Amino acid sequence: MNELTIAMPKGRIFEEAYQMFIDAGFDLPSEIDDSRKLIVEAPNERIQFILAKPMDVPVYVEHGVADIGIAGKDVLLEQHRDVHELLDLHISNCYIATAGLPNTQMDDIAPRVATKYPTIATNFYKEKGEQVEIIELNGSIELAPMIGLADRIVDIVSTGQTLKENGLVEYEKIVDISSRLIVNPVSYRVKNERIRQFVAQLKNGMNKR
Ligand SMILES: Nc1ncnc2c1ncn2[C@@H]1O[C@H](COP(=O)(O)OP(=O)(O)OP(=O)(O)O)[C@@H](O)[C@H]1O
Ligand SMILES: O=P(O)(O)OC[C@H]1O[C@H](OP(=O)(O)OP(=O)(O)O)[C@H](O)[C@@H]1O
Repeated sequence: MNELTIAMPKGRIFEEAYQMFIDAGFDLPSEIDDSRKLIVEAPNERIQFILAKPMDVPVYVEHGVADIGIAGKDVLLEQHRDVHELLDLHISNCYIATAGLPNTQMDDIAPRVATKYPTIATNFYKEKGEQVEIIELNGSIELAPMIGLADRIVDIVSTGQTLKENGLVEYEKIVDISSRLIVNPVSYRVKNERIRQFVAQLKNGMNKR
């Protein structure tokens, strides 16, 4: 019988998160890494992993079908889900910034900002007292200023390579991002001892890195 269900994001966080579990001594099946299965059991740990889209991890945790999840702080800031943030895992580090074509001003009358983070972008410009039109995209955000869809983008920057290769420059840094361990509030109460034990083992592995 599984004691914990953990929602793991597929994609770039997965590799680092998986390695973090291995370093902390969790006995995980190798198939979690290289199959198309979406639910993978780690019977020796009594843990079940569900493999989800990064943006969906907080949804599974909020609804309690996963007790624990790993999510980027970007996703947590964007969605405001009813989940507790337990631990900064210090993986998938990056930041959110505004960017655009070099030496360009924001259009005075109707500045347009393309992003897949409409809440973060809206809050940022609201705090600056600037009214903007948000254009929501799902990826390849850097295209928007290049083809005249927007004056600015609000997007993730890590190495800066994507901006550079597309002739864009960063204007303002908004917030640092890393992946966080999140937990369902009811699970945290009901399975408190098991979850604390799980977190302690994970922290122990992180400290040895
Ligand atoms: N270039 C990057 N470097 C480091 N971390 C990043 C980078 N881009 C995104 N991240 C972090 O990794 C998380 C997942 O990003 P990833 O690119 O795997 O998925 P996605 O773009 O949200 O979804 P998908 O590509 O599956 O539609 C983000 O929420 C963010 O926290
Ligand atoms: O500073 P860099 O190291 O170049 O990384 C930044 C890029 O990484 C992310 O894109 P992703 O690869 O997730 O593709 P996407 O356009 O589909 O979001 C982000 O949206 C930037 O485009």
